[in-house]
Amino acid sequence: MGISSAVPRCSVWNRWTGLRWLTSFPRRTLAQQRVTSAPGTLQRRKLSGVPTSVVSRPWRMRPRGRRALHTASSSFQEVMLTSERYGVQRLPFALVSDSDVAFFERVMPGRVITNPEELKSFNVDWLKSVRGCSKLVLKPQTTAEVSQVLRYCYERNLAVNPQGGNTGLVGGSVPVFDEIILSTVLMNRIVSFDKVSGILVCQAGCILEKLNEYLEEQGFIMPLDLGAKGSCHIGGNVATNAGGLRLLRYGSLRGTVLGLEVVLADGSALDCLASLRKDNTGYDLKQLFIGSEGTLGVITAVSILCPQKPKAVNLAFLGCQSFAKVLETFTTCRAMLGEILSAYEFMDEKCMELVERHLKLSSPVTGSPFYVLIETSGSNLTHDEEKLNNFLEQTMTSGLVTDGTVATDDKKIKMLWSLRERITEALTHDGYVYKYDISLPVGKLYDLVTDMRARLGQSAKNVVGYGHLGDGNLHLNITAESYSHSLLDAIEPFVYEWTARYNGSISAEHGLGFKKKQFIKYSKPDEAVFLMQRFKALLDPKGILNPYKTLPSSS
Ligand SMILES: O=C(O)CC[C@@H](O)C(=O)O
Ligand SMILES: [Zn+2]
Repeated sequence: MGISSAVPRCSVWNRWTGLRWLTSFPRRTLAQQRVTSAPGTLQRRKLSGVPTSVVSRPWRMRPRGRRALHTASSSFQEVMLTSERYGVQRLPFALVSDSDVAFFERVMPGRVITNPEELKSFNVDWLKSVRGCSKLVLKPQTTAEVSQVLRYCYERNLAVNPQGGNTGLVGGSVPVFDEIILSTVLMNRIVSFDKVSGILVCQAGCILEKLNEYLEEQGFIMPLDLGAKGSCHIGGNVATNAGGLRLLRYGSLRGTVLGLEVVLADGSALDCLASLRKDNTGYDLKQLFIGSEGTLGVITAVSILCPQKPKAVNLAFLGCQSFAKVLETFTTCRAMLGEILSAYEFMDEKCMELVERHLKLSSPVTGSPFYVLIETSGSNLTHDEEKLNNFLEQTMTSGLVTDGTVATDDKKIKMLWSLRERITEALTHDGYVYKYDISLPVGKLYDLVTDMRARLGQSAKNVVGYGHLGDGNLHLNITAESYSHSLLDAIEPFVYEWTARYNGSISAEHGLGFKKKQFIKYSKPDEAVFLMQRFKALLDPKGILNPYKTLPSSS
């Protein structure tokens, strides 16, 4: 069926508040539910016909309650210790003694965890790919308590692993050995919100989604959004400089974070919690801690600039026949949607297969090699719809887009977003996942996936590509039945050399953590790494903060 014959002119579009089918595409999953018509004609259907399986909850971490621990405890144990899998040598930190535990009990009575069952989930990452063996979790509530803990640890030479929601994907949030886990889970107080400036000040352990809900009640939103929003902490987001789904619109945390409060390795608190849009007094120290993955200090509070909640949001989920068309659609999209564009995401058909197979989600748009998700956020529904309609008409008549659907109400928007947001979760059901988070010139983005697929052949189960195309950020994920050194050797350093050849970044938004730190040289010159090591030595001379992470070990 040629799309040109199926393209509805803009004038024939009905303004529905829900989903609007753009083309005729009676396919597998929705075939029976659709109003059928001759191929090539516009079809419309009511929202109630949207497959309910798409409505499942978005990607969430399992709450860290006793029940969750009980049911999942065996799988925590199955994860091989990081030190064994990767052959890491423990650095000469002190061992936690009974008198250390007694000290922490005095500082925060009842918030010191030593029970081995309870410790399990804190020691394993969300992906169940790395595992430490910490014997102690501390749950401070205040900055003063964090200071007391670090001052003590610094004097005793005890290593510390700061931990937020433990949703990181590079092994940065769990210990490698027996580092003390300093959890921000109880530091979840909103300090202030100024409705005039849109500036929010809160403690580091506030959950991103909770912050967003709080702000929405006041007509604002958080400037970042990511699949792990139900569990991740804002302090962890800042410490890893998380990017997420709307960076294209609201920019990176390097711009929206206005101030930070940080406790340094020796326990001293650095109050840079300014709530000012402009402040050119000296070096911008907070930038040093943003993206430093807890290796330079522990972020205890954040001041962040929040945008107004958009009055009109539209989401288009479209099918494209090639990656070249995905790119051209993006160029057209930027030109035609301009200031209302808030996300441009892409995923390949393999991703779609996996969310359908493992999560039982059904997409209303199927049968294309690539899918794009375009979100607009603006203040005038009529204006935004007109722009979007013009854009859709243009991309469909020119054959850039062959299938698609548009949602305008909240529930349907969430349904469509879940197809993209839950890819990470679907991948974990497919086997062991090798994850790569790459920035590249956007024209080269998918070539890496194609090359990797050809290189690995049958030795990988699936090689998929998706990500934040608008930011030039590819998530290349490779699955296999189980972890294997030989598959890893086939992937690395090939993937990093490939990226370096095109002056890309080997970590676009997830950080280096434990898994990528040895590869920093593919994205940064020796002089830069050396300067980073000097900063580390200056701020944390004993190296107690999140050791074995971010910077390469010398051996
Ligand atoms: O799992 C991944 O590789 C990416 C996770 C996250 O950054 C996303 O964009 O969904
Ligand atoms: Zn991402």
